[in-house]
Amino acid sequence: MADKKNSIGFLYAINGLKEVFTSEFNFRLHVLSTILVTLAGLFFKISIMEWIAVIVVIGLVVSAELLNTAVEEIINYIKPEIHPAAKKIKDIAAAAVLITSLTALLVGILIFVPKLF
Ligand SMILES: Nc1ncnc2c1ncn2[C@@H]1O[C@H](COP(=O)(O)OP(=O)(O)OP(=O)(O)O)[C@@H](O)[C@H]1O
Repeated sequence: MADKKNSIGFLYAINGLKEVFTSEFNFRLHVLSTILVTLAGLFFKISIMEWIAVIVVIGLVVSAELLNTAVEEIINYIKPEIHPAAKKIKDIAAAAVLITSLTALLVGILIFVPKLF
């Protein structure tokens, strides 16, 4: 019974991923970056600790983008008209994506730039 509930929850989550993948350009960009970074990791044979850092930051960026999209959907649903509170909430959610993306960029620079020289 619990297994059936878990597998239904998993299907809903996959549905959410498909939904965001088809509707959000930024999310497709994150997926593309994930593929490129994975290929670079394989090419440069990065260490296990470097793989852990790469996987953690990718997970953070993708999760932040998913939550940002969920926040946008909530605001569009409950407050579709222009409102300062709607702006503030969406800007803060977007800032979370910016911070995680910058963190991922820094980790990427620290891991890959020394391998280029
Ligand atoms: N209802 C609103 N009231 C006031 N400002 C809004 C409202 N909706 C959006 N904004 C402003 O426009 C910006 C962009 O909002 P939008 O919902 O288009 O998100 P987005 O970042 O373009 O989303 P996407 O990830 O789909 O590209 C928000 O960060 C906010 O500053």
